[in-house]
Amino acid sequence: MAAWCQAWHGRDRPSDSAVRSAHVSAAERPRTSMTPPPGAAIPARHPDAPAPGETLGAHYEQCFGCGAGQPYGLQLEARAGEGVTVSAEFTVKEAHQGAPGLAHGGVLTTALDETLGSLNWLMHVIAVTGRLETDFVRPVPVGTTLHLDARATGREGRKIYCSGTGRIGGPDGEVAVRADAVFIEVKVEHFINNGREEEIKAAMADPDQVRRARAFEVNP
Ligand SMILES: CCCCC/C=C\C/C=C\C/C=C\C/C=C\CCCC(=O)SCCNC(=O)CCNC(=O)[C@H](O)C(C)(C)COP(=O)(O)OP(=O)(O)OC[C@H]1O[C@@H](n2cnc3c(N)ncnc32)[C@H](O)[C@@H]1OP(=O)(O)O
Repeated sequence: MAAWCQAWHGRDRPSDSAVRSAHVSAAERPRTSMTPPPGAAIPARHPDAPAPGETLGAHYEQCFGCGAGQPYGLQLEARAGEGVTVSAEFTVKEAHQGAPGLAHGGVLTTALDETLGSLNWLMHVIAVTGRLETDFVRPVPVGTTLHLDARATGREGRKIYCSGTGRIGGPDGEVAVRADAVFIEVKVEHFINNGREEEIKAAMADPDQVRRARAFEVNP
């Protein structure tokens, strides 16, 4: 095993077949409802979460959604709101077109995914998107600023339920896109075991990245 991998928790990377078989069985499972089940916990803000109005910062510099290192990325800067809510703005660029002069739906979904994912930050939970369902309500022209809002709606086991909207014309403008999602809590090993070796090595050599990931490992 490579020293960089041992340095974390000394765990082996899974074989390709182990990763493949996990995905096959998950694919056979019925889809999870987007509505929190009765008895789901109300999501609670972590005591060390950024105060309302503070920006959250990128979780990874090369993230397509929030990283400054991606010139064609969305470079979203989410801000903490009250409770487990966040807001962000994203201005659609030429590089984000699907039809002439209009934002690509996948890019709009990415903006929602990123905004919803940043809610986990406020709970000090590391989680990945399990399911994301987007409604495209209005076309969004290039140059438009999308005003994004997201809130966590429930937690059950490792599942985090959340919903968000993207509005145009201002923070209280018309809804152009909306989404519901279920995120699944994971350990840092999810990234270490599955990510490409060169990027994982670089992330683990970055003290800020390691500090950020470690801070979330202890979740009272
Ligand atoms: C120093 C190095 C550090 C590097 C790390 C750097 C940064 C880390 C910090 C933060 C980064 C985190 C995220 C990024 C944030 C925002 C970006 C946007 C978010 C994304 O873009 S992220 C990418 C897309 N995302 C994926 O790449 C997921 C691929 N997927 C899997 O990796 C597995 O599939 C997994 C892990 C999801 C589950 O696998 P698993 O084996 O762990 O869990 P299992 O199957 O046992 O399910 C347990 C319970 O979740 C329910 N459940 C499972 N799957 C579900 C689904 N799809 N829909 C609804 N519910 C689901 C089950 O129904 C069960 O529920 P119940 O307990 O009630 O039965």
